[in-house]
Amino acid sequence: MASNAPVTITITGAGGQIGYALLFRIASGAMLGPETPVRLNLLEIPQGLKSAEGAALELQDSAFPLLTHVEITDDANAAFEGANIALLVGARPRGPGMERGDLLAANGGIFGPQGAAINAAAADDIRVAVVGNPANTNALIAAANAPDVPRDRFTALTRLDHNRALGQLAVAVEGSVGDIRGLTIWGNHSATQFPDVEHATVAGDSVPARLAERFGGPDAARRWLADEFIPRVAGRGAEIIEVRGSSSVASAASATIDHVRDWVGGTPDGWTSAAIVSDGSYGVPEGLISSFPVESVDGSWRIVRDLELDAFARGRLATTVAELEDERDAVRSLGLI
Ligand SMILES: NC(=O)c1ccc[n+]([C@@H]2O[C@H](COP(=O)([O-])OP(=O)(O)OC[C@H]3O[C@@H](n4cnc5c(N)ncnc54)[C@H](O)[C@@H]3O)[C@@H](O)[C@H]2O)c1
Ligand SMILES: O=C(O)C[C@H](O)C(=O)O
Repeated sequence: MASNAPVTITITGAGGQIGYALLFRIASGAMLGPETPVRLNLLEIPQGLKSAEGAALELQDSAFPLLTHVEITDDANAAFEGANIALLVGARPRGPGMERGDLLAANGGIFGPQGAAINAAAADDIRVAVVGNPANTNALIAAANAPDVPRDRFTALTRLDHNRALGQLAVAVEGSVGDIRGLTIWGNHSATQFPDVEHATVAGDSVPARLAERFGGPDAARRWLADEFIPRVAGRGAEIIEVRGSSSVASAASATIDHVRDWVGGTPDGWTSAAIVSDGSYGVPEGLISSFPVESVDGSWRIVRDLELDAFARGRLATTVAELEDERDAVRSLGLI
């Protein structure tokens, strides 16, 4: 029987697809462990409230011993009241004829007020994970609107990309995902992201060496990485949409659980990937929310330092960072940050 105080978790877009996949895993203890009771605050827009209410009925019917309370609201201040963890999932999808600037502006109208509500109402230890796209820049907008919350509490999800890369790599090296260490997703959660295996190992063996063996030499391995692995991982979201007919849901929810679980509980098995505020490491401009190799130490993400990046890696990183800078400049010119 859990005896700790409940942790309050706010989920925006809780009536949507990812929300539906997230709620039951959180309530089961998959995110914060079997000793931690949870309170769930579900934030929706008025037209999404019924769906969130339906999910809440099913949560009740699941009789999760760790679930102490469920609140459903369309009022952001009420939803973030006392929140220890905020999962910002609800976002404005790109509609027909919508330009990127329109999408950023529409999301500014969501993530700005939500950042302000977090600033006003959340608990002092609030941790925020943004899932709704464009996730990195939405996190930047939310953080800019929460001046009293330390910037490092705002993160965006690239764990799904990390997990996708693990899955692809495990097949290529005929290993197990659980034996792979030292993989990194750099930059934006978008097609420009850079999945980097240069420092990766599988069961202690160098991944680049294993790939060279498999593909017949280091040059062939590098070609496979550039022409197949990187585009497959970076384009996996689009591949899922094409095959499934709708965007990733269960894997996105699972990655969100992984991200928060590791942030709170630590990364004993080595580094993972998360989009966090840059301190200027690896030449990524300070303040951008970019994916890095990260470890969680005492409940905070720390960038893994001093990895060597070759010319190929530096070029890829520069491309994805340039996209993040463009997005930042666009939301700045719209007055959103
Ligand atoms: N970062 C990632 O790895 C990743 C992966 C997959 C999907 N996504 C993104 O996650 C988001 C959600 O995906 P989904 O499949 O659950 O979409 P969905 O359309 O099924 O659900 C979104 C929900 O958000 C709600 N919503 C919209 N505006 C809101 C607001 N201002 N406040 C509260 N709720 C609001 C909607 O009513 C809807 O119920 C999308 O932006 C998608 O692109 C991100
Ligand atoms: O919703 C999308 O556009 C794709 C999503 O971000 C994903 O990576 O699956």
